[in-house]
Order: sequence, then C-alpha cells, then structure tokens
Amino acid sequence: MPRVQGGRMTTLIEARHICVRYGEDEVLHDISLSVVPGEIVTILGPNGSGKSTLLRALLGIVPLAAGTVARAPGLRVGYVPQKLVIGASMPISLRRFLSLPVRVTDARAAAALARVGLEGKGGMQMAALSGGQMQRALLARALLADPQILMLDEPTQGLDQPGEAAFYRLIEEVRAETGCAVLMISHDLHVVMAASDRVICLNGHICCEGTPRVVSDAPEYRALFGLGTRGALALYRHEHDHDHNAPHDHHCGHDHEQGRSHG
Ligand SMILES: Nc1ncnc2c1ncn2[C@@H]1O[C@H](COP(=O)(O)OP(=O)(O)OP(=O)(O)O)[C@@H](O)[C@H]1O
Repeated sequence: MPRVQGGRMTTLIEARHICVRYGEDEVLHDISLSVVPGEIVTILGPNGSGKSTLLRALLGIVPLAAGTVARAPGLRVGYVPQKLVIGASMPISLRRFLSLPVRVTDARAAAALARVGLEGKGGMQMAALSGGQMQRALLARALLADPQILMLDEPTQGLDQPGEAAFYRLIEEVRAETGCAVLMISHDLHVVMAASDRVICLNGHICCEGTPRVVSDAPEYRALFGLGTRGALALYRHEHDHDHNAPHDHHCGHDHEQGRSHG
C-alpha cells in the first residue's frame, strides 16, 4: 500500500515487481517504482521497450501478469496521451473537447486554457490546432482533473525544439504552482536531463535509475543512449552491452541498486 506519514500520503503510485505479457511476450519484467508528490520522473527507453505499457499498467488499463500497483486512495490523475488523432470529419471545438467526458463550467475551461497559453481559443476546431496547440489542449483537459499526478506519454512528439522546450517549461510551472507530481515518457535527453528530478531507464526491465546526473554517468545509460551528441541516435540503434533475450534475471553485469534515489 502507498505509504502514509503523519496523515500525509508520501507515495502516489507504487508498482511492486510488476510483469506484463502480451500473449507469450513478456514486455515488462519485474518493475518496481514509486512516485511521491511533487517530483518529476521521466521514463526513457528505446522504441518498444515498454514505456507506454508501463504507464498504462500504472493507470490500471492493462492487466498485470504478476506484481501489484497501489494508487493512493482517490488519486486524481491527469493523463496526456501520446497524441490524439482528430479527423476533419469530426467537428468539435476546443471548448467542447474540454467537457469530454466530464462537463466543466465556462470559467474553469477558460482558466485551463489560459494556463496553457490558449487563452480565447475555445472556439477553434480541434482539427485546426497545430501540433503544439494540440498538446496544450490535451494538457488543459488533464489539468481540469485537478491532478495530483500528471502522466504524460511522449507529450512533445512531433514538436520542434522550441515548442518542446516551451511545453516542458509549462509542465514545470504547473508543477511549481500545483505541487502535482509528473511521470512522463520522453525521448529528448537534453530536456530530460534538465527537467527531471529522477530518470528511469527502461528496456523491458529497469536498467538503471536515479538523478539525471547519476543516470547519465551509469554505464547502462551510456550503453543505451551512447555518449554526447550521438546519444539520441544511439537510442534508436539500441546499442546495449547486455543480452535482453537472456532470462530476465537482472544479471546484466551491473548493479541495479546503484544510483537509486528511491527504493
Ligand atoms: N496491445 C498490444 N498487444 C500486443 N503487443 C503489444 C500491445 N501494445 C504494445 N505491444 C508490444 O509491446 C512492446 C512494448 O510496447 P510499448 O508501446 O509499451 O513500447 P514503447 O517503449 O512505449 O514504444 P515506443 O517508444 O515505440 O512508443 C512492443 O513490442 C509492442 O509491439
């Protein structure tokens, strides 16, 4: 169960030894992690390493083959999916979108739009929003839940670098104002290193985790992401010096406890 100290919840979400299988494939093996109020935790990993599955397991929308996920009672989650595809054939205004699935007052909708820099844009058609505006719209809707934790699945995919940096600045502002925790998936190493309190490197299992500095110095991280400016490319090439096809016994030649800031 999430820990409670002095009447205050110290853990919002806690996964213990979770495994997820799709058919025969075990895509997540023995993952344990927790998120406490106010921290920004980023999950990094190559394509197909199970990042989205992990978020969905934490949200309770994929079944667990093993392990447990505990959420603080009544936990309010704001979920921002990777992207929302809205065809031009589905006319819906931004204002109406904000009332899906829960109707909100005009005042709350206006405040949420103002918070994400979309003041006065409620009348726009969703299909007409730019990529950056769409991500802000998704964030505005997530904020209407008054979340204790925001869960963001690669929220800046497809944005240019200034758009991406602006989006993460916005996330940090929201965290500072509301004290909500943030658990996000990102591919952008620079942003991750600048904006996260804690980084978790995932590749079916947790390869390493800790503060950005600890993780960026970890051999497991360097093997996954390469060094220096090659990093982002190495991510996709997945040059890893240990064998993930071997049984997931965590005998990867490195110490998984090293670099943990929480446990
Ligand atoms: N509903 C599903 N049914 C079967 N297999 C799935 C399903 N969803 C995901 N997978 C598989 O599980 C693995 C992990 O997928 P997941 O989307 O969690 O990875 P990811 O790290 O988020 O990838 P990406 O960076 O490409 O978004 C992949 O091999 C994927 O093909």
